[in-house]
Amino acid sequence: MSRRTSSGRLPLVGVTACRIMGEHNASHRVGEKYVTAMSEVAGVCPVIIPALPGGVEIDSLLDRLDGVFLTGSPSNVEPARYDGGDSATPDEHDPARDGVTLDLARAAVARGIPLLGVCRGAQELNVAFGGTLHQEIHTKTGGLDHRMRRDVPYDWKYRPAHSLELVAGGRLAAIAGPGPHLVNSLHGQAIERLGPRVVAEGRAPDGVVEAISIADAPAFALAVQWHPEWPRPVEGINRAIFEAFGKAARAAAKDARTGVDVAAE
Ligand SMILES: N[C@@H](CCC(=O)NCCCC(=O)O)C(=O)O
Repeated sequence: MSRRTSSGRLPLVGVTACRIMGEHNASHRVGEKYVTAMSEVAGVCPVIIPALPGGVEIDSLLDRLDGVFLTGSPSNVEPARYDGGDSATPDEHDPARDGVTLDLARAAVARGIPLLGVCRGAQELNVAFGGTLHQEIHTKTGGLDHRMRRDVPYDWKYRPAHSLELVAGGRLAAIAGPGPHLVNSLHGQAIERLGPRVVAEGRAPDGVVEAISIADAPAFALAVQWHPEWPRPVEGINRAIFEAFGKAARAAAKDARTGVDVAAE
């Protein structure tokens, strides 16, 4: 099957970046594994969206994009964004990124532009739609420790950490198949209350929400708490998620000059 639209180009997908402050000026950074998952597994053309402190003009972006990918990041969404009180991690925020991604997520869903979120991206999607986060899920008694292991080599950090219970009849279950599925785990925060339009698609054995979608979204709008982009090669449920997103982006594709729909044939 061709990965190109009927006008011969690949769908254009915006990939969110973090704002990293250096000694003299800031950089806008996204891990190559996220961009590669877009180009090699989803089969789309990725373009990086900067986290400018003044924001980006969302409509100008979305007029051109066929999809949006909210990436993972070690930083945490500022609790002020979800009425979460004082921050437990005041040095680990990226307010410029929050300023871009939350508006971008709402606008993409409203315009029927396919959206995929990973880890921080899943937390952003929930907050963008009125949900809240646990600031430190590991302090909750009786649960798993979902944080990244620090005592092992890099690739081991992304090895499966727990099973995933998919919601029967849900959107992710339809994409992923019956399982069983195992996923990695590298997060300190987690979804606490789902936003009014946010639906759980899967949970960890301790009940932590591992995947969400937007109930009435006109297009693909899915986010997962684990990291499907690593390790590589991307296989199983992880591959299925990126491929489903790529397919949705092709279905939503617009002509670069006219804005007319040119979905894949
Ligand atoms: N800060 C949040 C989100 C965790 C997350 O997205 N981690 C990414 C790790 C680096 C990477 O692999 O890109 C949390 O801790 O809950």
